[in-house]
Amino acid sequence: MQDISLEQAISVLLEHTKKIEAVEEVPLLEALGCILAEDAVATFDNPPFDRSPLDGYAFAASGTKGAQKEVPASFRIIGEECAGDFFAQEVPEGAAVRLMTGAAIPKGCDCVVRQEDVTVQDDCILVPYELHHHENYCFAGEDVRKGTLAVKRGTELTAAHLGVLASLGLGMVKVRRRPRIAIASTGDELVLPGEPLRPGKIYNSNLYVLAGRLRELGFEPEVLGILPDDAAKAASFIAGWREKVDLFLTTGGVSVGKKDIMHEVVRCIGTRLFWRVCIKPGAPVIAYTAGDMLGIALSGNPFASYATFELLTRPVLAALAGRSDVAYRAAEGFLADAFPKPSYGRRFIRAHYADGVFSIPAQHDSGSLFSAAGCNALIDIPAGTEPLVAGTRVKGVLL
Ligand SMILES: Nc1nc2c(c(=O)[nH]1)N[C@H]1C(S)=C(S)[C@@H](COP(=O)(O)OP(=O)(O)OC[C@H]3O[C@@H](n4cnc5c(N)ncnc54)[C@H](O)[C@@H]3O)O[C@H]1N2
Ligand code: MOO
Repeated sequence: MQDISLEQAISVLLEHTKKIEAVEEVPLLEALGCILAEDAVATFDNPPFDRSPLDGYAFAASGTKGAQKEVPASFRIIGEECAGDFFAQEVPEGAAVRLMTGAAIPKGCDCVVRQEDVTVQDDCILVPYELHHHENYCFAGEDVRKGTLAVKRGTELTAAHLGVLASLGLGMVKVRRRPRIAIASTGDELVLPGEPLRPGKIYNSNLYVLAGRLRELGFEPEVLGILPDDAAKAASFIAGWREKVDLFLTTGGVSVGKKDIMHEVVRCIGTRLFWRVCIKPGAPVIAYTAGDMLGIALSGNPFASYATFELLTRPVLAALAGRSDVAYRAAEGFLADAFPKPSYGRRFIRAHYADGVFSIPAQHDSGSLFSAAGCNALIDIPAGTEPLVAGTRVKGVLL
């Protein structure tokens, strides 16, 4: 089988990716980043009542006619209302109620004066200027009127949308079912951080990069830990997830070594879509289907798995979730540093991109992850490119 191009690989993956149309109801707090599945219409005015924007006193503005510093208007204080209280009595002319910010404006009042502007004398306030009808007055429905389409079906919910939906009183919302994604690492050499490291073993970093990236992109993966380098065991484990997840990501075991079990796993549980993509790093990636589940077996080298997650898996996630923000954006700019190696095949190197300039860290081997921290881009170097000098114009993708 000949290596396929990155674009061909993405298009094969997308052919086997079905946008999730199913709907689920989730608590509003869990709906961030989800696609709203039905219009959210305000069923009441918000705020639900006329309210005070100030800590002060409410009364009928007509009572301040002709008021000035030397001849203030006087109102008798007949009560007090904090936000959350409800002053049910009608306020007669010449009377005032002390109100805190957010408290409902009682019947009979049509304005509010700031607390600092009045003098309290016994049980009265002295108001030193005229107020007009609806001065310092917030109306019911000022934020959202009853019947307004507050958030449209299909909207990708941001924090502000969650706030709007909360103000409409929606504790649960219908959203497009979120993609179910499982991640696992293969490799008998792997140990989870926190465990002691014995000779020949290394800590599993890939699982943390993938889990972290998925969460950064707004997904909540099932993090399944480490699978042994035993094809039968790994196959039966992964097969057990066929009905439960849309996408199964693994790292490791995809090259040609004795313990590169993912070839056998795919033979046992599904159908291979491709093996090997013409890119460096991460060329030996395998894509497969197992029932309705799509599998992507990324290579184990830490930066290879990171880069191919970005290049191959993000387009799948964007298509599954119907979320355009998950797809990466292209960028162009100048190299701040030289890249000393020739690129016989198409190569992606990590970089930090800002203001049209890509800076490349010194270390960029696929087995090394250290310098990826702080990078936010991959530079796309075409096959057959000589070493690059600083100042070269290059293309890339933003992570
Ligand atoms: N004879 C050949 N050997 C290799 C070839 C080849 O074409 N012919 N390709 C090389 C390339 S390129 C890559 S990339 C790797 C891919 O190997 P695998 O995907 O099978 O990955 P492993 O062998 O399992 O691991 C590679 C490397 O990464 C370390 N690793 C694995 N998993 C993790 C993890 N979760 N966290 C941290 N580090 C991990 C592993 O210990 C190895 O050092 O194959 C080359 N070989
Ligand atoms: O594909 Mo591999 O270049 O060693 O990461």
